[in-house]
Amino acid sequence: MNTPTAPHTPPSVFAVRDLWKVFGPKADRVPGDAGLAALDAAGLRARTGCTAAVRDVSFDVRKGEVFVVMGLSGSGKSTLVRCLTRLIEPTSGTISIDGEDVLSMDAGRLRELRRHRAAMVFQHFGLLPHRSVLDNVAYGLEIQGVGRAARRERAAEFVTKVGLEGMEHRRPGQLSGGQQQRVGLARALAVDPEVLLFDEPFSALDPLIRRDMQEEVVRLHREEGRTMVFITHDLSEALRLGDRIALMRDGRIVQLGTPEEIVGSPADDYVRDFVRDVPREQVLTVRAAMRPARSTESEAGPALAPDATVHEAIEAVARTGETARVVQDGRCLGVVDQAALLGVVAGVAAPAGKAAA
Ligand SMILES: Nc1ncnc2c1ncn2[C@@H]1O[C@H](COP(=O)(O)OP(=O)(O)OP(=O)(O)O)[C@@H](O)[C@H]1O
Repeated sequence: MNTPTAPHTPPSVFAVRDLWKVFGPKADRVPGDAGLAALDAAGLRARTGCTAAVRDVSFDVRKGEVFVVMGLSGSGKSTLVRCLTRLIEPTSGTISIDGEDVLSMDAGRLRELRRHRAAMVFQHFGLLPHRSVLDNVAYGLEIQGVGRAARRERAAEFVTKVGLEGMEHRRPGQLSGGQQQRVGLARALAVDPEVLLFDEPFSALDPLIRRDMQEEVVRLHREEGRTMVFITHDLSEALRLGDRIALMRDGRIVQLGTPEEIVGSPADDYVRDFVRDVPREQVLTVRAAMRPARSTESEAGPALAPDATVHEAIEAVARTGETARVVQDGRCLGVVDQAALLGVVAGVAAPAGKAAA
């Protein structure tokens, strides 16, 4: 893992350590038994009849980030995220939210956790077919015991926020799939949870509506800065939405990093293979191609921000024919030239975050 520990790293909302979830007979003995824990999925099943859906996983979800859990079907994504609020009971390990131990919460505290602090948005939002859009959005507040007038007012605000103004009185059956998902999203947002947990909410949507909803999530996230945990098996969705991505394989996190780190410095052959078809120039930033400025290079040429993509830099360099400067707060951090940029695209440059020699 190569997540930078910048001095301004936000505090953790969830902190997960050494987490295991094993399904099957006498599941508890697996995490503590080095011999069993070392077996692969087939070996463990043959020896014990157990499946280790989550294996010794540790990570933090930081305040205000979109944390994506990505992996192929069966890699353990849903189990992992359900463990966060104990919708699935972990076998071993620790989980805390804002420093509070989740595993020692009683039933009342858990209810409060799931309703107020970390609300889950499912693929099938469970809309109530006989209720209007407005009342569906207000439903979460109703469960919380908010009075009718107050909850309808707040629901109306979120109906507008997700772009369903004018449809307040329709029933879910009178909406498209994408509109129904907006209702579900508005319902989750209206209860104002600290963290929103999304379990593949868009996987049943057609690609255009899906893209639309992804943009909606990005927009809401920008406006509200809410912490989000987002499960997906779709790499392009993960790259588009994630501030950081945990890539899972057979219950383990094989790499945790920013999209740029995952694409630019894959941790192993599995990750490299996973990201092979990603257009690198659209994910990697100019930092991946930057070198120190020589003589007068820091004084001329197009200026780029450090988070400009390689794609943008190639355009700027091609347009001007000059070496581009990477500038932050008026200071030149380094330069990028055409050869280094093309090297990044071809996958032969220095790893992300490191200056080329
Ligand atoms: N209740 C259960 N009992 C036994 N095994 C289970 C149970 N739930 C999940 N598993 C197994 O745990 C592993 C991880 O499943 P999980 O649903 O977490 O994966 P996933 O990555 O979310 O998959 P998908 O993308 O298909 O939803 C799989 O091998 C699955 O068969």
